[in-house]
Amino acid sequence: MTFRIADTFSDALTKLSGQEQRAAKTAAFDAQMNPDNPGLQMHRVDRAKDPHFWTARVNRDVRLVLHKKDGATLLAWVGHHDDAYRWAERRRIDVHPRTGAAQIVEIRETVEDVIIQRYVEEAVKKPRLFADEDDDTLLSWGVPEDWIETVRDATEDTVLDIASHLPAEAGEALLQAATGERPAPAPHAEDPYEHPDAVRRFRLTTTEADLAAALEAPWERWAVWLHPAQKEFVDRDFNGPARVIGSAGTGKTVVALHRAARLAREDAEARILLTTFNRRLADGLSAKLPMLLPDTAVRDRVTTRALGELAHDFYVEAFGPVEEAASDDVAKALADAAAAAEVSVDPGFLQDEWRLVVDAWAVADRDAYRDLPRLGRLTRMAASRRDALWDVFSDARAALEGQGKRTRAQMLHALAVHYRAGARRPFTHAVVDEAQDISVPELHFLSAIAGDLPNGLFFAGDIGQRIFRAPFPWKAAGVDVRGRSRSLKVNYRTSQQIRIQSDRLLPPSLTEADGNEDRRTGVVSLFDGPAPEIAEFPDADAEIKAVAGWLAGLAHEGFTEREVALLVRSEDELPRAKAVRDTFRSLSGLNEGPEVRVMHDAKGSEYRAVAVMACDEDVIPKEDRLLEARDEAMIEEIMATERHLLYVATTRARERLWVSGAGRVSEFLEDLV
Ligand SMILES: Nc1ncnc2c1ncn2[C@@H]1O[C@H](COP(=O)(O)OP(=O)(O)OP(=O)(O)O)[C@@H](O)[C@H]1O
Repeated sequence: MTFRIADTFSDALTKLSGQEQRAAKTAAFDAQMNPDNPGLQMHRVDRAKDPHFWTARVNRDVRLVLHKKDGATLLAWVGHHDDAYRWAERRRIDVHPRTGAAQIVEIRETVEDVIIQRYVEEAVKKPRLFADEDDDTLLSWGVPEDWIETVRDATEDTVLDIASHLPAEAGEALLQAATGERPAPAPHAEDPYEHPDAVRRFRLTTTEADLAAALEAPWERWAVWLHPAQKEFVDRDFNGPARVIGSAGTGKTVVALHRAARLAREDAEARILLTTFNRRLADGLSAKLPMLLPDTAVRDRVTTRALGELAHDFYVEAFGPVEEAASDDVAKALADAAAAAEVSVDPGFLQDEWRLVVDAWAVADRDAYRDLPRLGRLTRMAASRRDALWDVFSDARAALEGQGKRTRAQMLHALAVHYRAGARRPFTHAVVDEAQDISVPELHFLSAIAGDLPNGLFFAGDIGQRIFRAPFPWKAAGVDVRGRSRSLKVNYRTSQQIRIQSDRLLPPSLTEADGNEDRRTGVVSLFDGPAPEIAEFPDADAEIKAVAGWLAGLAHEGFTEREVALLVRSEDELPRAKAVRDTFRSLSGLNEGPEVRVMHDAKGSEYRAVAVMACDEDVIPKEDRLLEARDEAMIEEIMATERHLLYVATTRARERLWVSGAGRVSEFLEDLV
């Protein structure tokens, strides 16, 4: 007998109490392993339009909904008695006539009373979005036949509602088309359950362990149910470095995790590095991995660590103990060298030139420095000036070496040379999350480890969220992802409203240093929510009171403190956020309050609700940074990263977003509205 579980079952399971969930899982195992057990009390759902729906008893009140046809059983839903019957009566399982995918289709007439009346009324006022699409096109998007007319009547106001009643591929295509993009026709498959859109919602569970894995943590939907575009990136073999991109919340981290897990499962000899640029983010990956790799023997094939720390340890292993040069050490060495050589130069410029060019690219000598394309630096410089500066850099480097100090970049480059010269490489694969913030030496290091191996390097990132490091052309660092870079377009995190307004912070298309274009349009979110609240206040006190009031309102609605975050641009604004927390406590009578964080630290997190506050004119973009800018190019770069930072902050919110400032507010707030 073939046994499958549907994503609708996982979703429904999360809605039950802990005790009911345990009982439902036991009954589900029974239905798979011992379907004739009379204790299940199988009943056909008499009033269902699809005659293959049955219910099975979990306890006095809860029922499983099963679909049994041609020797195959599908675990379709679970819930309280009447709800379970109603769910089954309103659905059928079909093979789509055009795409061949198995779909759970809501029976249109049963939804009609809920939404049809509303959209017929609306249609009078608003233009019909798909009035000109022929049946063939709508079918090619996976729209079930009996929904075609309804879809054709959809307007801007009803499309999300209608999409939510359709199979996922059809709903996503409609939302994409509503944003002006042309959805690609869904592929065709001979086997309804092998179709990529069926694989995303039905999972074959051959053994008890398969079913256990699918039921283990049903609320962690990402662990089991991948979008076909995500799955493609997990499963595909690449003959060179590959990359998944996509705006915030499109599941890039999920792809990185699944890909690392897949590589580990596939080859007992594989040594996989799953990495990112700081420890907090690496810990986040590490906490999630056991969900995909419960077997420790397999999981041990994956090392999850922050890149910098790892490189430090490898350096010590290969070359002996080392003292890492701090940025103050570097600044002093450069200043001393400049003074000794009597070169007059802005210390900030010198440090940036060292960090972004000389040290980053391990520039070896005067000629190399003179001839180097100005990678990652937009300022031009005359050859004679470069000659004079080179003396400063080489003296500073010698001074640091004399003190036995090495920069992180030097360590990474030394390791890259070491591996390229034939030393045993520590990994066979590297999967890198948040790759937009990778540095030049880190990329060199990864390229030397696995750049030439099959499936060796895989990156996940979003250049719209680059907040820590300067951009540079990856190709110059030996990593070319052209032709092997695709984007994800379904946002799983944020409501449609929050996503649309956050997207306004960035241009519709961003260009990378390599010249590759990242088109950010055509992304769809799967759920609706209230519009973000963007507010300006005459002074900080008024803002503090208003934010606290908003948070108290959320607490009243049932948002718990762990589901809410309060974000500010930098530590300078923390006292204002803390004042909000204090006011919130006195308003709500609660002891704790939302988590308070600076925006940079919010990367990698998400919350049901986020308040981004203290967005004043001199706070974001941060005035101190702009004052340090020495030329137009630096100003542009600072403005870009400050925008990215606000984008990172606003896209941490799933359902509710508040953005405010006091006095003269940030120019970015205008873009959000
Ligand atoms: N296939 C999926 N099914 C259900 N939920 C998913 C799926 N893919 C991703 N998610 C959820 O969407 C949210 C965002 O995913 P993830 O963090 O991987 O996105 P991201 O693109 O890396 O975001 P960011 O760019 O902001 O770091 C997470 O809560 C994740 O669990």
